[in-house]
Amino acid sequence: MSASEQCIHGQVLASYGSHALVDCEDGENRECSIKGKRLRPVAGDRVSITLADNGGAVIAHIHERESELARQSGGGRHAQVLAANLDTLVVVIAPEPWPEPGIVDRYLAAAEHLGLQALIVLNKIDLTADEEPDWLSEFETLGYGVFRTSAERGTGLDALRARLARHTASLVGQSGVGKSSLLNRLMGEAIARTGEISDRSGEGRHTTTTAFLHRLPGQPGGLIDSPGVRDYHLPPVPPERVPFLFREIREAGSGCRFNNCRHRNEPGCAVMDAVDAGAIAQRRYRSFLRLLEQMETIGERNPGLFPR
Ligand SMILES: Nc1nc2c(ncn2[C@@H]2O[C@H](COP(=O)(O)OP(=O)(O)OP(=O)(O)O)[C@@H](O)[C@H]2O)c(=O)[nH]1
Ligand SMILES: [Zn+2]
Repeated sequence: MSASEQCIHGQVLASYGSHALVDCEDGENRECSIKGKRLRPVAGDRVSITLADNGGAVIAHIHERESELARQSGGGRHAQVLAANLDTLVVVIAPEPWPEPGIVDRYLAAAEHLGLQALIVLNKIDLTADEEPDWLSEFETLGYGVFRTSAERGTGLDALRARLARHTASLVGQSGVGKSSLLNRLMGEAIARTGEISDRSGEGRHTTTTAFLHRLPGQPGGLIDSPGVRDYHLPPVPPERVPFLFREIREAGSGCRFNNCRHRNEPGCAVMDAVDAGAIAQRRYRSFLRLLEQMETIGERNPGLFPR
């Protein structure tokens, strides 16, 4: 750093590969370039920036992440980080058609893996008079909060807004479930301002290729809007960790005879007993087995990926 350079801190609102929009501690949002080729900032990253006399701003350092939301890439071998330093995962679903609940299991498993709080939002409740599927109440029984909303009609938003206050939460879910609509409603007028800022950088807010951290006025934290996906798969997780990513399996598993029980065919397995007794839902158990097998396959195909 030369004498004329100054260092300040900030948080990345959005990253566009070669540059990023950063909310700086002096209250300004700056478009920054990125030093070197190795730094890959994502929305939510806390960064150090050097400011040059000519007004140029460069991200020089990414601070250690408290959490990172990632998805599988590279045929399962790699993790693509979507956002950093979030504390809450909001899994948005909608009826018509109801999703395959396995995607919700996988998002919730990711949240458990990361130590994030997790909740489910059922949006578009104005669309259906159908009874809710059983799996939704099963999630509630497990302790995951379910919020029922209509972004279109403005229903259920106060409760959700109160739940998310002062948190840094990422809204995730399939394309078209209403994540952006919810975000607009939750943010109220603030969103227009965020939009202007990102448009100035030449990247519209609706560039759905990158996650964007939206600040809630007068609050720490914010809401991270990430591009919709067709499906979600967890980045590589060591298979022996998978039983800990399903709450009820983690709990029941403490009663298994072997402490490295994978709850598949081991003798004295308390998880299989609980499934037989109806205390653990068959559907969730099958979902657990699928995730376990997926991670075992990734491990077999990539020797050394999960060090012993
Ligand atoms: N009926 C009804 N329609 C809604 C509701 N919320 C959103 N929509 C509509 O659903 C469509 C998709 O909404 P978006 O907010 O763009 O969905 P998204 O999840 O952000 O989609 P991606 O950006 O593709 O991930 C739009 O036509 C919205 O108007 C709702 O509560 N009820
Ligand atoms: Zn077991």
